[in-house]
Amino acid sequence: IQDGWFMEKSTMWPGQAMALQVEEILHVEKSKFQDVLVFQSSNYGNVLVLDGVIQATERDEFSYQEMITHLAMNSHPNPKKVLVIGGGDGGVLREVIKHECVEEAVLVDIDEAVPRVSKKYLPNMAIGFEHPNVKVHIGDGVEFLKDKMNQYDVIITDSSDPDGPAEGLFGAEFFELLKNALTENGVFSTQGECMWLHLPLIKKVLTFCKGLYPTVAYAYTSIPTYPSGQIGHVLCSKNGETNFREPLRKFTPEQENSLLRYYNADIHKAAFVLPQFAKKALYEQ
Ligand SMILES: NCCCN[C@H]1CC[C@H](N)CC1
Repeated sequence: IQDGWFMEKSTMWPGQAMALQVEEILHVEKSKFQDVLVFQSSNYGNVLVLDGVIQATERDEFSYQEMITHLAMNSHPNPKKVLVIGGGDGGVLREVIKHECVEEAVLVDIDEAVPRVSKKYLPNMAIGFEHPNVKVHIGDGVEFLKDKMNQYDVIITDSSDPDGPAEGLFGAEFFELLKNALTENGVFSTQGECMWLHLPLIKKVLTFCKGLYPTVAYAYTSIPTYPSGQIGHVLCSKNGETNFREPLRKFTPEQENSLLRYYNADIHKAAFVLPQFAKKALYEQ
């Protein structure tokens, strides 16, 4: 932090950096896995930073949390058992339990510091941990999946970036384990990185997933404080009939009005519509 500004510099997005003005530094810690920083920003609320990378701000986190969750949940006919890998800040869990059909939501995050810090400094995200149907397991998501067969209707991988503790969540073994852990019509969504920055990585993940799943698609959302203002999601279904572009289930207009701030049925459809450069790079051989 220099003269009151935090700058998100990283080799993952060379030559650019999101800067946020800092009001007060609230928490600094070196956990078992990563550097944890929370600061109060002047215009984006409290901000959670891991290894120098912005994970969530109170002002815009809802965009990503709603989209990564509801694009998958509303593409499954009746998701009862849901698994969240990563997501230690609780935001995705908060979204998952908005679906009344959910009987059990399990969260697996490798770092106990993230839920602990989120509960203290990002209470509106950590609220997801309080629900009676929620279970939290601290451990490696890849290890957790190794003995899970045909157990989850929806799995959401809410990870940080590939370099760091989440590295294993972008690898081939992980996507194979995911498939085994999903039920017959299982659906999953991942943190799919950004079309302005990571097209080769996204292409690699899509191509690999197409070898495992009959239905694979890429969607994205607008979020000011993620690199280049956008983040994507790779969605896969074990059911070849799934059409991600048409929500299988919808929130009622009242629910969209009261429960949601970003997601709705129209933006669900729009999220899969890609600009020409990304469409060519991701969908043409
Ligand atoms: N719930 C936390 C979201 C983590 N996802 C982020 C996606 C963009 C990355 N640069 C940082 C992590």
